[in-house]
Amino acid sequence: MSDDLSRNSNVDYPSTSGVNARYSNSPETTSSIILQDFKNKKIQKTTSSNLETDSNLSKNKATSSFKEKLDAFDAAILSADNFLKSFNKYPNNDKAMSEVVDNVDSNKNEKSRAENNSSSSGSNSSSRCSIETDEDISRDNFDQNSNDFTSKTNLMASTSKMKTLSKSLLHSNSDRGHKRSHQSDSESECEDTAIIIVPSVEEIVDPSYSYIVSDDKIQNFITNGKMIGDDNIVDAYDPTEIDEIINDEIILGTRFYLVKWKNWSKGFNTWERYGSLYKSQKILLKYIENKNKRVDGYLNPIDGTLLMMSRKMITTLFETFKTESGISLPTLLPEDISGLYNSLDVGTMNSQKYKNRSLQYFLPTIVLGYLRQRQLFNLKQWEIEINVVTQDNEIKVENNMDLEGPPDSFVYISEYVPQADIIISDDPPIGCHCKKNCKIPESCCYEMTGCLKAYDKNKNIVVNPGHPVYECNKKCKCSSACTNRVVQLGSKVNVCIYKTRRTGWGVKSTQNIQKGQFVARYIGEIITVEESEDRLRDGLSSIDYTWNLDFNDPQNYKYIIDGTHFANFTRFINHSCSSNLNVYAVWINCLDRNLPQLALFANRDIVAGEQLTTNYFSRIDKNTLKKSGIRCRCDMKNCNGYYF
Ligand SMILES: C[S@@+](CC[C@H](N)C(=O)[O-])C[C@H]1O[C@@H](n2cnc3c(N)ncnc32)[C@H](O)[C@@H]1O
Repeated sequence: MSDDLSRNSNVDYPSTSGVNARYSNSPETTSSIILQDFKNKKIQKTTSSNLETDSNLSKNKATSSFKEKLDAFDAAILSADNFLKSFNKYPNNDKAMSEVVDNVDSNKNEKSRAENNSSSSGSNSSSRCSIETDEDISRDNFDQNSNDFTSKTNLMASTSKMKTLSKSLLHSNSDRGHKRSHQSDSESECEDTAIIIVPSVEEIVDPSYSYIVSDDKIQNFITNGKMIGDDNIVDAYDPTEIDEIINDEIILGTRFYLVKWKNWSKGFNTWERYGSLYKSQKILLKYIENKNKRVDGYLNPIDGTLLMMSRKMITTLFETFKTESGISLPTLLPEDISGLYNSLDVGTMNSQKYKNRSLQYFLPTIVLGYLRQRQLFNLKQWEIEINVVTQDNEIKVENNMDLEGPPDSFVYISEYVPQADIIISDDPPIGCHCKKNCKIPESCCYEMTGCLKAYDKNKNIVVNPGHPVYECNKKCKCSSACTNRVVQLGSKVNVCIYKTRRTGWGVKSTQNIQKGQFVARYIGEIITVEESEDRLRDGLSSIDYTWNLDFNDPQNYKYIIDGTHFANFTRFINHSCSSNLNVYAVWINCLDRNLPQLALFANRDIVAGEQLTTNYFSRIDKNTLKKSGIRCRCDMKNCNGYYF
């Protein structure tokens, strides 16, 4: 027998990379849950705030026309507090923090000066964005697309890099004695641009979003602020950074392109304006040429929701809010923003700038927060679903890398799904007669098949990869405690399907695993080689998820495990040139030589948190791999350099 257990890598078809995953929750389901989520959201009152003292707070409450929205106001203060706390998590932010406090003081001083002078505090007309002179959306364009505008909740904001923005925002008030021109303010404000389209109010039926649309100050900011179109603002991206352009949309007269970036996962696709892509003419041309040929639009994995933020902005937001344990966005509601905005309603120049900049900051953050919330919800849903199917071990789902939802473009299964005409027997012709847990080797299954005993007394595998494993089966007289029953008892290893930094979804262990311990079976559809070739040719399966059942005969094997449409978590196990799992062929109740189980065992001790990996190409020549030109990203010292 050979040790040929291999990925289906000898078929000469192009590989489709990654998962074409879109999560399938209907808008209704999602919206009602989000609605519930928002309703359930408990906003606790905070006793201290870095932005406002209690006395100032109550003064504002008393003078504000927002009296009836005290809750929203409190929430705004809490949110600001949360934001400052999360901002503080970042190294080197001490200075910024002290500036925040400075700013608060200066803001308070200005407020009281304004109040003392009985100046035009609370003037609503002053809510117009200070950068409105840079407006570049013509009214015509706006009107032309007004349907777009009303049918969707369009939030548009312009912002600088968050840290820079926060600092410059704070500087504007704390730079007392330094002259700052309006021009330079505008420049820093308009460095990045975002258009954020969340699903329509009708779809979401969410009071908080209706609030955004109905709040005249936010509306005013949205419609009159510096929004889109100034192509000089963002430097054009280097074309070598771009993988491909996959979609386009016109919003308020400006065309946006959805870009898949090289070395960034699909969950990080961003919408970019033509101005940022003008150096990438060839790529744009290719996109336009292929556009009409596409059968099915390659949608943004973020559930078709258009998140129109430049890469600059989205990376900045992620950087700003990334913590060790994930993306920790401040808990903000649109009411919070409005409350905050109104609480700062003092007509002085500086506070006006502060107000506008806080909007520029909070609007993208809130929508990102919304998307994140929805993403987390969907990941959780999927986690629950797959744990219902898998009863043996606990599987977690985690994405702290980007905004992609669950990779549920396949059905989660716990058993092989054979093609219609393939029969996987469940009636072994023979079993052992061992009385007590197979202690008499001669008559036991493995001896009868001429093989070594595969497992030790702890049920850890002890034979080398390539050695066939025959477990005791249903005809055997021994109990389930028999040390020759392992794979059939199911996986006992708890794992997490998670988004890796560079290789898409992966699997990590959430517990320590002993060397030799059984981890899981690779399962999927069992199809014939011919069917597999047809599917690959017609683009109906992805070679990424197929394994050959070629243990018995590497040249003339009959069956393929296709994990494209039906699979378990092992579908997400990535390749490593120095892998920690080995693959074995194991026979249990079906003794057809062409139909073993593929079982993954730890080839060394693995500690909780480590990524689980297999070597897809253990028997493929290094030079053959090089020809593929696809870089391996396993990051191992002994990496072959190429993948496939
Ligand atoms: C079986 S899938 C593994 C799950 C996959 N990461 C996903 O997101 O669905 C194999 C695919 O993962 C990616 N991959 C896995 N290991 C890799 C590696 N070492 N280097 C580069 N890409 C890898 C490749 O895109 C490959 O086609």
